[in-house]
Amino acid sequence: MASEYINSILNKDFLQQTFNELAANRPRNSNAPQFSYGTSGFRMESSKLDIPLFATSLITVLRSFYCSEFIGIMITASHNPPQDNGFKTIEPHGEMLPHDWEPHVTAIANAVYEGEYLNFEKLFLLIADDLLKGVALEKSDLKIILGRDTRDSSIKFSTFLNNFFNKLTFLNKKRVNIIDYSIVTTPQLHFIVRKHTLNAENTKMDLPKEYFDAFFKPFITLLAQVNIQSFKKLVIDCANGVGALQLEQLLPLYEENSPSLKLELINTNYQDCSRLNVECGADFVKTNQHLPSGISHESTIKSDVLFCSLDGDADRIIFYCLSKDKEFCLLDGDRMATLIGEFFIEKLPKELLSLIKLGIVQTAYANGNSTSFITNDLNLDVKCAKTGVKNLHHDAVENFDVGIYFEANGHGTVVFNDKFINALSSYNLKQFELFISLVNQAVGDAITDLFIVVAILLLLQLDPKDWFKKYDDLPNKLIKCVVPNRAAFETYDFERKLSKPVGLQEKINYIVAETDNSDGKNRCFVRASGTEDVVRIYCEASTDTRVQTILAKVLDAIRKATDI
Ligand SMILES: CC(=O)N[C@H]1[C@@H](OP(=O)(O)O)O[C@H](CO)[C@@H](O)[C@@H]1O
Ligand SMILES: [Mg+2]
Repeated sequence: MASEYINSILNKDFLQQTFNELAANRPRNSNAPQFSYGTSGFRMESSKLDIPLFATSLITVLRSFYCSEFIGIMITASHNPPQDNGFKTIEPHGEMLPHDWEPHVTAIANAVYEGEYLNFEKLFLLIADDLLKGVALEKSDLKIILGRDTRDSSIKFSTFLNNFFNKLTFLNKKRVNIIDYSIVTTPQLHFIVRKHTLNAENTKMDLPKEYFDAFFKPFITLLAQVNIQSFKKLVIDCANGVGALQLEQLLPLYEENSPSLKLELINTNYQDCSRLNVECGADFVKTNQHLPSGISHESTIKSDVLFCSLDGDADRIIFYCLSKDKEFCLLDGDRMATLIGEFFIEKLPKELLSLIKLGIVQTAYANGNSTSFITNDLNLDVKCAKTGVKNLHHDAVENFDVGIYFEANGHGTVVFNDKFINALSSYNLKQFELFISLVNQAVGDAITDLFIVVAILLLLQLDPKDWFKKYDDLPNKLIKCVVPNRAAFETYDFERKLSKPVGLQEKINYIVAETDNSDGKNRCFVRASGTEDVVRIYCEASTDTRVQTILAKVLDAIRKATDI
């Protein structure tokens, strides 16, 4: 039995002492936190995260034994406000925790919250038996890689993890290997965990160098092959987060190669965590649909500047430019997906395209006009996945040989299978091969997505303003509403419809239909956020007025349905 082995190596005194401290300090008021390890791991206000961290550590131990490889833990709350934080684990090849392990992390966290040590221990050992059945545990070592974002609370969580893994078992020092990469972007941690696994490397690597060689070098080579006309400067809003620290380290190496494209960093104050994601960053720009703070007047008056914003952990990116009339033009995840799709269609031989399945995965938040553009103009297959890159990634791999996936908010990448790579190799398309080496297939990565988009614009000689003109977004708005219990909101049809609260979906249908809908473009849906204690309401229609009308009525219907 797996539990017997786990039981025999556990330092029970330490485990129980840690448990007791957590249970004694657990938040106990009427607003007891609901712990749930979702598609983005645990995420909430940092003062409530001690128990989720403990649960994450324990599942990481089981996962490390199960895989007999390095498992990563990233401490970050991405685009959330500075006072939040969160954790997610990373698989040996860079993926996220498998879906069927998620309920176990949730169960562990909730058992700690209950406060009975013996019940918790019993549950943990039962879970170990269930998950580690048939695994040769005696041979496995505990191998863990840590990374964190720039939040103040990330430091104490990281200290806890280092201490916890060192003391949790009676395994000797040789068999417990913890490598702490300190402050890194989320995609960098995915990248380096995968690299450790592929290279069977047990000692700390030079992450900036590895990352530079993997992605910056091909980008620099590609830049040298193209004639840069449509834009001369890229302004990168770093959201005052980890992207700033990493890019500040990497840009001098980039500049050594005298590239013809100038990269300018703004919102780089990652030392002051209170400024993280505030008035800047990908989420701010996408939600408010206007420029972040920190952009110089000079950049706004020139016509050859392209802008982009990273989020707090640099796994997503949003582009934007200004039209001739200085109007803000948002180039979001939907536009990146369509741009990449168009690039593949344009650059690959028809014969090759006929052999492979090329398609795009979006979520319900994708603008309806982007979906029509993919189907009607690009003639590509499009699939809808549930929110969370993990779901999109899965659907892209399952359905396509080349799967392009992006959430509207700029989170995504491209995945290729061997069938495509083999087919491509018989065509001698050197520049295209160089292009695809820019892709971080493990996970959406703001820095590599930046390279991909810039490379495509340059290779297609496409002005960002013309990229914007490919289709018009339907006017849309995404708002949030605090409800007493967001778990009461259950969805189906890829989150586009509510099954609970009972009767609310019928009301939404009625509101959508009664508001002028002559062109059939009205669309509105409600779902519980997996990362914030709110429900989200998305609406799009042909006019702003219709959007506002529908939203106001749906908000009212939610309030009535939940008795707020
Ligand atoms: C509408 C929206 O933007 N939702 C975001 C947000 O998820 P929610 O479950 O909606 O809170 O955070 C996720 C993690 O960063 C991201 O994947 C997702 O796209
Ligand atoms: Mg993020």
